Amino acid sequence: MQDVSVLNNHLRPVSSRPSHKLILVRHGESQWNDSNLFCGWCDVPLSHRGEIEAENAGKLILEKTSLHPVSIYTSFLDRSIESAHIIASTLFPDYTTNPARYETKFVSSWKLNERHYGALQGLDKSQVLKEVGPEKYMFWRRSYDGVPPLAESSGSAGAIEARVSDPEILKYSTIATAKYKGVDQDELPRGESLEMVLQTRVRPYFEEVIRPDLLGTKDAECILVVAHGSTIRSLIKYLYNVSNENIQRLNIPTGSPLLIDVDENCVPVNEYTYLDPSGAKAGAEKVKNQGFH
Ligand SMILES: O=C(O)[C@H](O)COP(=O)(O)O
Repeated sequence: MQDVSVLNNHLRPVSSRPSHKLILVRHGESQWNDSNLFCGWCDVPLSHRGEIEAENAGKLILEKTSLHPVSIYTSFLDRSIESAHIIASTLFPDYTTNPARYETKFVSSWKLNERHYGALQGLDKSQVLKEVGPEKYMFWRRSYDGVPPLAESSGSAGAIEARVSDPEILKYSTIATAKYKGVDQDELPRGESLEMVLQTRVRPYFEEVIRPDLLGTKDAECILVVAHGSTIRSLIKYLYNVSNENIQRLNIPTGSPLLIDVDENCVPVNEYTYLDPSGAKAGAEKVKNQGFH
């Protein structure tokens, strides 16, 4: 399977001890994934294909695992929240008629947001590749410590107006600001490397919030995290101790659930598995090649 080769060999033999199940799903394709723009914290909705991907993700979880999510974690970004609601409506037959019944399952945090792509947000990936060349482009996109050029101000999209004039693009850069009102503004980034995402927010959030929830799950239950490419790469790096070198080769497909089994110490008991391995492989390849054609 495509991504397994990037994992270090830190896995423990499968044992008969109880395990806890974590399902990670990157949101369905967003409108800017479709139009090839750097998105980051810009609050872009799903494309039509993204809605279908989210629905399929729900069906896969239902049909291939029958696991019942006790909590559904999302970021603050609409594409993650929208995907989670579509997945929930597939998993729970009465979800659309009685959403209040499921309200307490949803937990959202900006700490699960996509990597802040700094001054690249709103720019065309092919154009950036053409301007800076493949080495720098991939350093910004995939290296562990590559920080993109910073945006001029902190907050959601960060002064995108200085670089982009298309109103269709601008509308997603400004609407997000209100969501971060309750967050200490000094904590909000102007651009992040994967390392910053993992060490300053995803790891602490996982350890403090998700891990205790996950270790409290029983048989037939799971924790579902519907988030972003960088959030999921961070979590995989952390849980599987993937090297800085190998994490560069990991691409996360949109709308493709992956299952991780952990023991009572939150150590994975085997390799993670995509519920649709061939679809995930094709999706990861598509993500990898973004900007190149
Ligand atoms: O923020 C974005 O543009 C994408 O969701 C992730 O982009 P990447 O695959 O180029 O890191």
